[in-house]
Amino acid sequence: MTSGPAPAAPGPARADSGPVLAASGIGKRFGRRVVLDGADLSARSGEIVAVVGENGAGKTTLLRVCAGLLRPDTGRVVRSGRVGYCPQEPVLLERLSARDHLVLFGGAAGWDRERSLSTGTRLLEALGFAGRSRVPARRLSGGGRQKLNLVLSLLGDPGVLLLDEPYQGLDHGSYAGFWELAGTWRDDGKAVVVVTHMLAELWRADRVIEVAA
Ligand SMILES: Nc1ncnc2c1ncn2[C@@H]1O[C@H](COP(=O)(O)OP(=O)(O)OP(=O)(O)O)[C@@H](O)[C@H]1O
Repeated sequence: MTSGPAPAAPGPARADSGPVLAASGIGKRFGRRVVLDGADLSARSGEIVAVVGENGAGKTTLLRVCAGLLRPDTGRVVRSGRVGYCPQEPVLLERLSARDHLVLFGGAAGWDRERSLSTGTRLLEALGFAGRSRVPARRLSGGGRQKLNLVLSLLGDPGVLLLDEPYQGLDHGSYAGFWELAGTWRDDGKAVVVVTHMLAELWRADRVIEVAA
């Protein structure tokens, strides 16, 4: 794994503060396959960090380790504050509506029903998710499911966002909207980590970290 500066640095990264996420020397193997070997990833409040690398390089694995969902074989992860995690594949309860999900996930993050619904609905609308908030998740389009998946990671107002290709299935307008929103989250002081294959968008990141295969 290597890390280096992004082509441009558009954000107000709070360089004076320490990282709110610091994963260092992460090693992970599945059976005989070594997926990560001494990987590092850090993020500060007020910056967007893009994580890039070939298919199978271990980006999702590294994000899951950072989220605390997977125990690394070596290395350590230090996080401060709440972490929001948007998995690559939406994990939804198929019989529940988007509103039900907002209440359920918002409640798990410590928010009451009203705040979960108002904030979650505002975020869904900002992503162009309209008029489908009361239908079961199984009847949502792929893009609709992905928008809900992304919004669920934001409930509870996490200081660290770990987003694993969060725009899959989004139409062009929603995709552009996602990056605009990511900029506002960064400006609000969140540390936004985005796994992405969209190299044309790397100018939006403050730093780029490459996971080597
Ligand atoms: N639970 C698991 N058990 C066994 N192998 C796994 C497991 N999770 C991931 N792997 C393997 O680890 C390797 C890295 O997977 P990972 O999903 O982290 O890569 P990635 O860089 O995110 O890939 P992509 O760009 O395709 O999303 C792959 O070979 C994958 O098959």
